[in-house]
Amino acid sequence: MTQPADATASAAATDRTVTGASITLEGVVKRYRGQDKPAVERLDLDIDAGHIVAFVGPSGCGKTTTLKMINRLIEPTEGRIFIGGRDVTKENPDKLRQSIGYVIQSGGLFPHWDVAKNIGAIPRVLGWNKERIAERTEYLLDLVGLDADAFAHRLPKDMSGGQQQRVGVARALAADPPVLLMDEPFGAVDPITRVRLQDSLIGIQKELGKTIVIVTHDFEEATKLGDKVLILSQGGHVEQYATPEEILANPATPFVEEFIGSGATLAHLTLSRVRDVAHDEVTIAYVGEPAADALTRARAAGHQWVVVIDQAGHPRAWPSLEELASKKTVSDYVDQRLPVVASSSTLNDALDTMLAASQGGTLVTDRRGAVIGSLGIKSVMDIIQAQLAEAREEESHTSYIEHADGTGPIETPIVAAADDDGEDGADAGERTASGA
Ligand SMILES: Nc1ncnc2c1ncn2[C@@H]1O[C@H](COP(=O)(O)OP(=O)(O)OP(=O)(O)O)[C@@H](O)[C@H]1O
Repeated sequence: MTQPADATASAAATDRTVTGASITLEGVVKRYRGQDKPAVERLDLDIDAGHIVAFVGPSGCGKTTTLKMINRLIEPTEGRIFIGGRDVTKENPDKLRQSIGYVIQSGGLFPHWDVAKNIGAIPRVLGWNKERIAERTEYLLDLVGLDADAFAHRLPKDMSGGQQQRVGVARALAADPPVLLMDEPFGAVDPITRVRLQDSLIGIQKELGKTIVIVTHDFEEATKLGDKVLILSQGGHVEQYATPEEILANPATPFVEEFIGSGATLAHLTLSRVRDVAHDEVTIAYVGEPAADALTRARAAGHQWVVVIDQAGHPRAWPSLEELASKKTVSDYVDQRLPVVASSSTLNDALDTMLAASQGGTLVTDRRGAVIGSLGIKSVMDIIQAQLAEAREEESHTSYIEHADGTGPIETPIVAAADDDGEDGADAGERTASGA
């Protein structure tokens, strides 16, 4: 049921519109004043146009310094940076920053400006007229999944962290920059909101084809978002720069092996997406329609629940037929704990979402948030179990080869014998099994 990882990756790379620009770092060095060692020693890096690259590595390895050198919020001490083939180290830094979107943790919105004014900040500097800015604002709010009527005139303090972050992304995209730089953008939101924001970013990326560079502490987030992941160690040293699949299959250095850690087997799950699993059909009910009509459709389809959607196709609630039958018309109730994942979500995300909502299933949406089906916990567990069994088989095969080569551990496992006389054979057998 799952596709091979590389087939997914190449499909993702070919069906994209590309409006982004390539980024090249050539011999880039950053020495901060008063520091003995450079924060970035000498970095060469090529990022393809229209790709997402995630920077990961331990604290202080130079991720943020590298990111901020791209828009020259930090000036490189040496080296050159090219965007779309243009050497930007020679350009006016203010002009450069107007052409590069920049998103930080919590959105970084101006607190006394409403959403529309925040989004229009750079277009105003660029001299766009009011109509053009208003049109762009409406388009961007829709793109990031916020209703313009409800949000355009809200202040940041009257929105959730996730909503502020969506506005932060809209603001960064306002002047249609080819490059978007994001520094720990989802670090300050709860895990479920984080999944939704990640999925929303993947959707935006697919639609617009920008080049996105994202700094994160979270390897799982890096493998989910990145077409390629850059793993750095102290001094901005490149340990590995490759696709998530390559990194997980062939860690380039002992540092990478340790960094991805024992979670590597599970990290494979972050590469399996909800879209790779066949999902179940659902009966749709429309707010305001007679409940009897929706009941008839659900019964004809053999479904026990219906999904209530709004005009944009976004899910609002997932009531049972009994609940639905207790109303005359389909109500506009919004279930705040509704389990929803995007088709770009990982199976890990799907499981987390189901657990957080205490539900045995989740709704699945397309990249614009419209419902396309549901996914049950059993389908997810079956795939996870099959993958774990496969991974274990590979591991035991590898350790057998290591053993036969004489390169692996050679001691005979020692099983302690029961030393008191109260143990019966069965108990001793259980201990042996768990100890081995
Ligand atoms: N303004 C500065 N002055 C002096 N040293 C700095 C400055 N900013 C960063 N550094 C140092 O440069 C190194 C790299 O810092 P940087 O913030 O790029 O790392 P990072 O990988 O983004 O870390 P974190 O994950 O903790 O945010 C660190 O040793 C840091 O202490």
